[in-house]
Amino acid sequence: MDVHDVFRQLTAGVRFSRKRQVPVNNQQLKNPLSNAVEKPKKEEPEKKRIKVEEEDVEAPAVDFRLLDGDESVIQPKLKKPKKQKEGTAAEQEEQRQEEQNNIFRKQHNISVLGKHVPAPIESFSELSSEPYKLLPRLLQNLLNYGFAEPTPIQMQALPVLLANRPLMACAPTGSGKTLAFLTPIINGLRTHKTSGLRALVLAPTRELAQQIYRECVELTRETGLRTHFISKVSEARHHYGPECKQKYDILVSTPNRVRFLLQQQPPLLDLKRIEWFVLDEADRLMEEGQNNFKEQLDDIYGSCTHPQKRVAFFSATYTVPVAKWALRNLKNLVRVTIGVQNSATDTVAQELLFVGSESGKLVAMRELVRQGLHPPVLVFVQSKDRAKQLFEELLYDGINVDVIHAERTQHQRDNCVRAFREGNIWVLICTELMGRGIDFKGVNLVINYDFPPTTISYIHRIGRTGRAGRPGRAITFFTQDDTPNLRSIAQIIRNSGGTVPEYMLQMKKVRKSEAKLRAKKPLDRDDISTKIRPEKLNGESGKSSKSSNEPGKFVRPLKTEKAKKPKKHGTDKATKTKPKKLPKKQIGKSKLVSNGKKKVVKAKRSKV
Ligand SMILES: Nc1ncnc2c1ncn2[C@@H]1O[C@H](COP(=O)(O)OP(=O)(O)OP(=O)(O)O)[C@@H](O)[C@H]1O
Repeated sequence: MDVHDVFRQLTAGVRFSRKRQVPVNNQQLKNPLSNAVEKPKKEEPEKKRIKVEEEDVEAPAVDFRLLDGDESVIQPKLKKPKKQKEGTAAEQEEQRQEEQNNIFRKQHNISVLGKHVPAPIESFSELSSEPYKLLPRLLQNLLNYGFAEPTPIQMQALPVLLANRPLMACAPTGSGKTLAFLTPIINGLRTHKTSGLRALVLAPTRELAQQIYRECVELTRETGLRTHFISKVSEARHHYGPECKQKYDILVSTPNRVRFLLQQQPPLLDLKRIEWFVLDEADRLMEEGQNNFKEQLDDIYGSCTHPQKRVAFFSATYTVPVAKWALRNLKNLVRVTIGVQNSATDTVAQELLFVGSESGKLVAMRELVRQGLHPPVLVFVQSKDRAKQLFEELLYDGINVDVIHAERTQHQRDNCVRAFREGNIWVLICTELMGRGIDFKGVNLVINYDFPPTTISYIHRIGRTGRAGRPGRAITFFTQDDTPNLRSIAQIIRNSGGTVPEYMLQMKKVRKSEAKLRAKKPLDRDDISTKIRPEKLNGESGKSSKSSNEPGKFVRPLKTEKAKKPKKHGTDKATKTKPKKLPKKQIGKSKLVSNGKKKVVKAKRSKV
């Protein structure tokens, strides 16, 4: 009986399958990125390891698998494989830990890019021990908020920044990004120093900068650190000039104020000691052209000459230039994204409402009021002139309304924001100014009275509701003129789990050049005002949006304009009746339903 006979007897009744044959040639061994070799999938480190082993063996590996019963694999005797790089126990433990981190990240929709990204945290209390060792007072301030657990962006961004790594973070609106960058700054600075500013946080609007400042004051409570917000540039000399005794550690501001102070002779700001440079709404701040933020930023960044400064960019949306800049300029960068980049938060129920014409918007607005609004409500329009006009109309209807736009004084803007926060204003009309970052607690509804110029603008505007996991609602009016941008916004709604009619998704894509133009130059819309201006009476078109609240400029018409009935594309029913316009004497008596209760509201006169 020779060897073959013995083998035949031993394996009688057994079938063999040639399951996998890995072709290995010298070329592939030299070039692991060769197309011929299948790329290992990211989430499957186990498979990746097997692949490496396969490539290490010199002869073709053939798995013989018993087809019936036993699943074990019989390895044929092959040439002795080269010594495997098993790795030390520490390395294996590290790999196991990283696999666990990835599972945790997946559970919380956290994606990371970068080398050796620090592990995410599961709870705030973890921050008290190594390797973070958060200042006890800071941890206490953090815990005082009473949040049950960190949000996903906090879970990942906190360890990254506490490890002093540069960060580019993208997380949905209202997901707690502010605490994610303030906590590491405060921990990094630790104690107050009289040497001057060591951290700079920039935001695109004064309102947002002020909000971040308030949060920072809260978080630095009893740590000794001093935070400043530039309220008036005229006062800056006292705060920063050479005669200033009280030095600050953290400055929160807008780029234009900081640059203004840098440009004074002698400069009123010294940024040489800045160790933390943070941009909130980074994509907006790095936009070229509009408001020239990018140019201002270049100057400011150039003045922050500390060799070890940490840089962090935060936003709910990202554009390619920001990512390119970060990759080019920041060594050892970590990129963190929560959910899908540039998507709307899924806690907001979104609707698109066709209102026919511009005048149909006012009808739709009044119908919403008639059905019962649940304040607080934010209403976005595309320009300050339109904001003023809508304000007049709603004021005339007796709604508890105010308006905020760039033409109002700082004092008026501050009062307006405060009144809205305190619940004294129920409906706030605003421009893009309030679109980003502002955290009004419990806004129930956002109305895009004017269609947003871009999807980015849409994401930020509707993100003023549905914050910190709370439910919210957003209604976007559109007319025939808005249809070119409809498709992309319908897609955003679909991506965040909302329903939109199929035809919207099938609409023609707008060319990039046209989309850019639309983003830069808002549509020329018919006036909101139902007052007749002298030129209207003379038969001229009311399309020019240049209007004014100056007394005597408008004349109220005897009859209101006839508007087309709005048609609803969403979950709610279409509006049916055209609401009656209230006579002027009823101002102060009309009713607005708040949380199911009818209330008599007083009309509020604007100072504009
Ligand atoms: N861990 C947490 N748990 C619950 N709520 C939180 C947590 N962290 C922060 N918040 C709250 O969430 C709200 C939104 O936070 P924040 O303003 O920082 O959001 P954001 O991500 O910066 O939003 P935007 O992109 O609109 O600027 C705030 O009211 C904040 O107090």
